[in-house]
Amino acid sequence: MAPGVPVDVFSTSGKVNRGYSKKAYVTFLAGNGDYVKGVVGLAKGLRKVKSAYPLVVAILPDVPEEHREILRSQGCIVREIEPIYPPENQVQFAMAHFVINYSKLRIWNFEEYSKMVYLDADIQVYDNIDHLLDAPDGYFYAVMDCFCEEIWSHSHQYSIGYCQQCPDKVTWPVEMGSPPPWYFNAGMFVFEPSRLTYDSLLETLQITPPTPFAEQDFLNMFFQKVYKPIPLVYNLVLAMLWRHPENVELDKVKVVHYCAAGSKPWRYTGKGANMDREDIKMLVAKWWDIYNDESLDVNADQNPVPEAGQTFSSKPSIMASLPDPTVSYIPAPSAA
Ligand SMILES: O=c1ccn([C@@H]2O[C@H](COP(=O)(O)OP(=O)(O)O[C@H]3O[C@H](CO)[C@H](O)[C@H](O)[C@H]3O)[C@@H](O)[C@H]2O)c(=O)[nH]1
Ligand SMILES: O[C@H]1[C@H](O)[C@@H](O)[C@H](O)[C@@H](O)[C@H]1O
Ligand SMILES: [Mn+2]
Repeated sequence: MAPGVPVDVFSTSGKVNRGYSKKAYVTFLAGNGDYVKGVVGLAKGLRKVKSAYPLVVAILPDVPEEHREILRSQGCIVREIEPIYPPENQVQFAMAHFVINYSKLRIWNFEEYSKMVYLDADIQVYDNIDHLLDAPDGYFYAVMDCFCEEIWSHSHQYSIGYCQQCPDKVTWPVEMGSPPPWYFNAGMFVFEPSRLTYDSLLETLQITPPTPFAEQDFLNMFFQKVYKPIPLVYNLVLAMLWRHPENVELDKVKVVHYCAAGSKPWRYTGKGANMDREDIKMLVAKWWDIYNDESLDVNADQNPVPEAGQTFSSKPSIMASLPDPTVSYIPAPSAA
């Protein structure tokens, strides 16, 4: 964990108990480019799986008014946030646009929600995942990443061929000490907004030099002690299909993350490594089916927009509904 992060920031005790519990999905949008299509697709996908919770879109000031209007007309709750910049450093981000993702930290300030599921705009939801919002408090839930793609070439893991998705294939060299802690992909995670955590995130960021995976690296460090891996069906990073096919049961996957180079459905041309695979073509076509489905547009009769939140949900615990994890869970943090 980062130096100086008080354990207390992870407890829920710092929250005002208002006697009810609002929950929601949240995504992030920056700029005037085509990622707005991803958000529209996501809003429609959540409607298709009959999610009971609304989609909040945290937008940077540079999102044009026409795009905000499109999102509102799709039933999204549009919330402008101020950008967050990391301290200055000579880092080379794995992708130049990753630097804007530090602004995502603002979503911890959405304190009117007790729990949220964050989803990147290049994610689509193919099955209802509302039960994630009933997961026990006090943890940060996300899916473990894969280190096998070229974008990881700066890392030690990549250079020795080690991946946490198959830790027995190339084992971590003994002389290097214990293997690195489980590392999640930050395109999807379950978290609890909290002013205390928010303040601590921002303070810690100021003393943390930026690294290639920007806020993803930062969140991994900050939440290391309370991170609980969840099954990859909740965030299928596409490279898993060719790097670790033995770990993937595609027909069980609930959430697809179009993060592999060349795979964003709204930019897909079929060119580039692995992009001509049948499974990729099928997943891109599935995304377009939802995006083009007019019956999923907001329509007062057929598709009411869910109200934010549910009161004292009585759904079964996520722990009961999840398959056995392939990794051991980290024990609960001390309440101290
Ligand atoms: O012009 C842009 C670029 C990005 N985004 C937003 O930023 C998110 C992250 O960008 P990508 O999805 O293109 O990036 P990756 O999936 O490759 O990135 C992964 O690593 C990033 C490191 O910064 C973040 O952690 C991100 O959430 C995680 O999925 C997008 O989904 C979208 O929500 C925009 O709104 N406009
Ligand atoms: O953590 C990284 C990151 O999220 C990249 O953007 C994505 O393309 C990779 O597949 C993933 O391993
Ligand atoms: Mn993404």
